[in-house]
Amino acid sequence: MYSNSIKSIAIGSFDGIHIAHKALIDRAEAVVVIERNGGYLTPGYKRTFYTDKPCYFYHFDKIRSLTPEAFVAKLEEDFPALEKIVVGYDFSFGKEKVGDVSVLTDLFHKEVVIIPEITYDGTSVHSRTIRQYLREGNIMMVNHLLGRKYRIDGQRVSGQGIGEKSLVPTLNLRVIHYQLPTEGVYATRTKVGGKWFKSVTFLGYRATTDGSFAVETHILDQALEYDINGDIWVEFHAFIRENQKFDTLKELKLQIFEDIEVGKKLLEGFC
Ligand SMILES: Cc1cc2nc3c(=O)[nH]c(=O)nc-3n(C[C@H](O)[C@H](O)[C@H](O)COP(=O)(O)O)c2cc1C
Ligand SMILES: Nc1ncnc2c1ncn2[C@@H]1O[C@H](COP(=O)(O)OP(=O)(O)O)[C@@H](O)[C@H]1O
Repeated sequence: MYSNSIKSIAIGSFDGIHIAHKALIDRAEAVVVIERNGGYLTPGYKRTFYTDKPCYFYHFDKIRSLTPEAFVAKLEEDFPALEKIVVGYDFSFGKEKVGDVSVLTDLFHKEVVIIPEITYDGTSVHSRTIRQYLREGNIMMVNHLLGRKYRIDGQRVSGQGIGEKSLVPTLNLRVIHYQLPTEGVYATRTKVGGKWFKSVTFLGYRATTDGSFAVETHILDQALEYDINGDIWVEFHAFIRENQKFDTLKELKLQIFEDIEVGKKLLEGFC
C-alpha cells in the first residue's frame, strides 16, 4: 500500500503489539512505528507478524530532534492524504517529548482519536510492564497483556554435545535483539521446519556444565532430525522452575525428566 493513499495512522513504538496497541491499530489503516534501540518484545520488522496493517518505520534517532510542529509536518508530507491520527492517552512526541495529545490536536487540523487508558485486571498495559513481567518470569501476565503467547526466534548453533549423550537432546539457539524471560525452564512450543512441537526450554547460564549462557529447547514426544537449520521459533506458555546448579549430571537429568512431565501437563490441549 502506498503511503500517499493512506487516510489514517496509529502512532507509537508498538513494541510487542500488545492488547492496547491493537485497540489503536484497529482504528487505523496503517501503523507508524517509532523504532528505538534496546531489548525488544518484537524487534524491528517482526512487529509486522502481529498485524495485517501496513507498517511504516521511523527510527527514533532520526526524529528525536524534531519539534512537535516539524513532526506533524513530516507526517503530513509522508502521508499526503492523511485525515485521521490515532494515539493513546499518554502519547508524547517531538524534541524532549514536549508534545502530548493536546499539542497534537492543536497542530493536526483533521481528526485526532485519543484512546483512553487500557488496563488488564487493573494493570495499565504497556511494553515496559510486559518487560518487567518477563524479568520476573511471569509468563502468564506477559501473555495476558500481549493477548497471545510470547515468542522469540533464533538460529540453531552447535552445543557442547553433552545433551544428546548424557541428558536429553536439545536445539541450542542463538537469539538476538529479543528481551528474554528470566533464567529458568519453561513449557513452550517450538517451530522447526515449519511445524510446531510441544517442548521444554531452558534459558540461562548453565551452572551445572560449562557456565555459559544458552537457550535450549527439547522437543517432547518426537525423535526430531536434530541437524535442522533455518529459523526456529519458541513460544512461551508457562514458567516451570528457576535455573539451578546441580552437583552431578545425573541429578540434572532426573530434574530434566521431571521438567518434561510438568511441561507435558502444562501443554495439555495444545498441538
Ligand atoms: C529442560 C532442561 C532443563 C535444564 N535445566 C538446567 C539447570 O537447571 N541448570 C543447568 O546448569 N543447566 C540446565 N539445562 C541445560 C543443560 O545443562 C544442557 O542441556 C547441557 O549442558 C547440554 O548442553 P549441550 O546441548 O550444549 O550439549 C537444562 C536443559 C534442559 C533441556
Ligand atoms: N494502556 C494503553 N492504553 C491506551 N493507549 C496506549 C496504552 N499503551 C500505549 N498506548 C498508546 O499506544 C501507542 C504506542 O505507544 P507505545 O509508547 O509504543 O506503547 P507502550 O506504552 O506500551 O510502550 C501510543 O499512542 C500510546 O499512547
